[in-house]
Amino acid sequence: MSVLKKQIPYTFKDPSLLDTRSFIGGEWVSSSSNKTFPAYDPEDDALAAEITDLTRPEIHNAISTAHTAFQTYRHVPPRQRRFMLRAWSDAIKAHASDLAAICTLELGKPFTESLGTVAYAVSFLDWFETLTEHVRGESIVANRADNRIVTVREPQGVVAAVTPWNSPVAMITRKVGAAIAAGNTVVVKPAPETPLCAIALAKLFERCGFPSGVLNVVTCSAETTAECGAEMCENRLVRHLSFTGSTAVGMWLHSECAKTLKRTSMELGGNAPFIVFEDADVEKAVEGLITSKFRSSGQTCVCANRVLVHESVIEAFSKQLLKRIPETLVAGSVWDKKTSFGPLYSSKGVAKVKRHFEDALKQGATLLTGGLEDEKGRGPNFIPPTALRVSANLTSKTSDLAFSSEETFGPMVALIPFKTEEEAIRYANETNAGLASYFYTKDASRQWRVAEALESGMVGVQVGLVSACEQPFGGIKQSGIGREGGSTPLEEYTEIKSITFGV
Ligand SMILES: NC(=O)c1ccc[n+]([C@@H]2O[C@H](COP(=O)([O-])OP(=O)(O)OC[C@H]3O[C@@H](n4cnc5c(N)ncnc54)[C@H](O)[C@@H]3O)[C@@H](O)[C@H]2O)c1
Ligand SMILES: O=C[C@H](O)CS(=O)(=O)O
Repeated sequence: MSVLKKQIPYTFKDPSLLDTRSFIGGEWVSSSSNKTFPAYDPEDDALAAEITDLTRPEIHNAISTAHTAFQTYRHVPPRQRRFMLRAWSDAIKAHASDLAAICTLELGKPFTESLGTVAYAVSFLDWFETLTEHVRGESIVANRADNRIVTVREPQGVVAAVTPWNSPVAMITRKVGAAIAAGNTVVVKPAPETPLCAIALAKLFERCGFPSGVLNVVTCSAETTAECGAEMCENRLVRHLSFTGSTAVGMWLHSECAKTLKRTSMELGGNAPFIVFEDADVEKAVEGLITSKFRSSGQTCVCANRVLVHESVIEAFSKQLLKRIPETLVAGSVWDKKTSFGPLYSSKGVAKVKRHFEDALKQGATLLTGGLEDEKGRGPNFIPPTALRVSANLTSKTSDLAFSSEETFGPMVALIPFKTEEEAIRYANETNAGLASYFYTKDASRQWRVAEALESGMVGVQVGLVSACEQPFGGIKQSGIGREGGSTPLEEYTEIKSITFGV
């Protein structure tokens, strides 16, 4: 019998991917408390499934199990790990449609976009697979004739991975792929809003030859999350905590991890500036903005959040944006393959956009298109793509705007005019966040100058998308610590041991 509590217009090829239990030590387990928590479908807020709600002792047990598994998994040769990673990647590809359907169900992401997100998730496994056999130490010439020094890189042990709702498949493969490629074992705690994707990933993982306990998925409600998180931070067997989520929670976890001096990887919130200079190709810049701002209905950490347009091109830019929004962003049922724009994940997300929207209007912004009311009644969490124009002077009011100081995380964009490059850069850097930045200019020397001046871990020059498995992903300032993707993650998940030989 299906575990789903509602009917959806999709038939699963492999219904066994749907489960509501946690996965510990190769076993599917329910909480000893018998408690469950609800997961909802954001399209209509209907109950989708009841998920087992683990307690702190069960998280403790998952960590111990992962630690036991580490004692053998650490010795599995890299080529064998590679083959198992390849098998997991192949299994996900073979079940891409089912996984995408689960993502659509619990996140409200249009089905076609969900297929893209699954492909993006798989790309991390394929990428880490290529790195698996390239973990290297070095040989060092000792300063004494009777010594020889070499270094080796060793896996760290148990990695705890805490992931957000907004990217329920890729944030897991990005962390787990790197950690297990390097020989670690993992306990994943997905967001309570999107547990089904994590469970389905574990179902596929189970079929790929990995020893029991290498991957464990623990599900917790919002209420039990704090105690489960505390266990992950305080348990000395966890050697690395990898977190993606809000800056506030990341800071708390980071400070709690200091008590046992764990390594942490922190992928936190952004507040990306998107700058359009006077010499930009306006059409290209509008395309970039639509990608950057409206992907996932504005719910990614790298979404453009403060859009600065040179005053000489702002009219042309607004006109083009108003033309392209309805042409590109097709709203409709999330199950319709033509739909490219869906609802937000919950009423919490809607409330935040509403607050930013009302604040901008109160401070003199004018509405260009959209607004919070959806005349077509497309569900409780649907907000149409919305554009505003701010007339305020950059140096004063704009930094007081709510959307300017925190991520909107929704489909609202406000265009802010600016006069000079210096002014645009000053405003772009006027934030504690430093994840992504974007700008458009055809001037090659300005491209270098501005890319170097922007305070962020990632810069898009004439592009609106900076996310790829081969690219280091991460932030500076309060947007995080460490990089996921690119060539360094296996270094982040290993420790250097130096060995001195007396000869
Ligand atoms: N930089 C990145 O790579 C990246 C990627 C995705 C999302 N984000 C950021 O994540 C935020 C949105 O996600 P969110 O609202 O789910 O963030 P969140 O911080 O509330 O939750 C993220 C995860 O942390 C868990 N969590 C919350 N409190 C915890 C605690 N005390 N102990 C342990 N775990 C705890 C949640 O259950 C969830 O699994 C945005 O700020 C976004 O920018 C960043
Ligand atoms: O929300 C943050 C995600 O990491 C963004 S991305 O999908 O990896 O670009």
